[in-house]
Amino acid sequence: MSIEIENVNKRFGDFVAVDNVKLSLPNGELTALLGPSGSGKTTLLRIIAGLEQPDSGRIRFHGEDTTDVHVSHRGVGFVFQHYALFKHMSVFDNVAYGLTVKPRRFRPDKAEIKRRVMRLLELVQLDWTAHRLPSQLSGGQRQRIALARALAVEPRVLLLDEPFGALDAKVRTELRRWLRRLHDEIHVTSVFVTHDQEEALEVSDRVVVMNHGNVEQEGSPEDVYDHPANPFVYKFLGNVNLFRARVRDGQARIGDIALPVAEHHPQDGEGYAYVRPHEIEIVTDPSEAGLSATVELVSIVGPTVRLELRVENGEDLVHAEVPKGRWRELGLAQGAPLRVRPLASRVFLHGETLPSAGA
Ligand SMILES: Nc1ncnc2c1ncn2[C@@H]1O[C@H](COP(=O)(O)OP(=O)(O)OP(=O)(O)O)[C@@H](O)[C@H]1O
Repeated sequence: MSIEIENVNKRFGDFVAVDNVKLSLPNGELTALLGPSGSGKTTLLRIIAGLEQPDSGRIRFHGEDTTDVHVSHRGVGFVFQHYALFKHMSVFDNVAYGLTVKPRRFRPDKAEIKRRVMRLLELVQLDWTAHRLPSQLSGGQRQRIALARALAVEPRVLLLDEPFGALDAKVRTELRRWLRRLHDEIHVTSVFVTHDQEEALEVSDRVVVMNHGNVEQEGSPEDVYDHPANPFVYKFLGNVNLFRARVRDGQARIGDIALPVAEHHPQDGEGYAYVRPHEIEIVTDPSEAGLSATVELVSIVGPTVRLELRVENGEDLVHAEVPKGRWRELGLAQGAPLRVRPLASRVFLHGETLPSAGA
């Protein structure tokens, strides 16, 4: 079931929560709506669900206009951050609930309900909890039951709103891998809201980055990470260093260093080069091209060494990340002089919002 979102607008009083959003979400894909708090992700999800009416615009499921179709007839399944399972019902009864409340003529018989529920519990790998109460499960297990419950009615579209938001970091990481595998098995068109860029990049087929009710960029996780369309997306998708840069004759420079950028800059001007911490090269030979700097702080995080470097005449600290092996090779200590060289970068000229040619 594909989902088409056509020029959807939603205001709350004077506040524009969703601003003329157009999106086409392909059949069977898992799409992440990613953005900071208040960017309109949940409102858009609720509009897709039919829990909220847009002020204007249309929602289509596989070409069929569902804008005015009531939530109960849209065939959507939900999982929310705090999905209250029925406390006094067993896990089995919770998952069976959506089937048992169907009108008699659509309701499967008892044996069929049992078969379906047990199959779903196996799918979420919790068949052994069927007779437990939700209070006897961990938070992560409860969310998997919530997902089984949402899938029980065979929704055309599955909508998840920060489904792992309330769980601790380790369980969260496990569950998102698990969700990815589950989705690979069932292929139901799914949309999930998150403000966690790592979660969106790891789990989804497609990422939609939102800000102030607008779509800033959409594309595959690799695409949005490697080719951010604008400074907002760049900053939102991970740590980034900004260097003052100058573009002349298609070439960008930071001070005297020519930047090894793949793209050709069509316009001359001043702006900023955006360089991720792992794209900073550190060299010790003072005769090599680079910006002079000193090591201000070293923190070792597992196999990676994170550095804060003070660049001569620089306004801000430069953050760099190098593998531990490389750091040992360099043999530098806190306060040591070195040279810093951006390995890759993307230059946005002042006032530029659209990607330059070649990006
Ligand atoms: N029913 C409502 N009445 C008034 N304002 C609302 C209502 N629902 C949402 N808003 C406002 O619309 C904006 C977008 O909210 P929304 O929940 O869609 O954002 P979000 O990106 O999902 O944020 P979060 O990650 O914090 O949930 C927020 O500023 C919010 O305060």
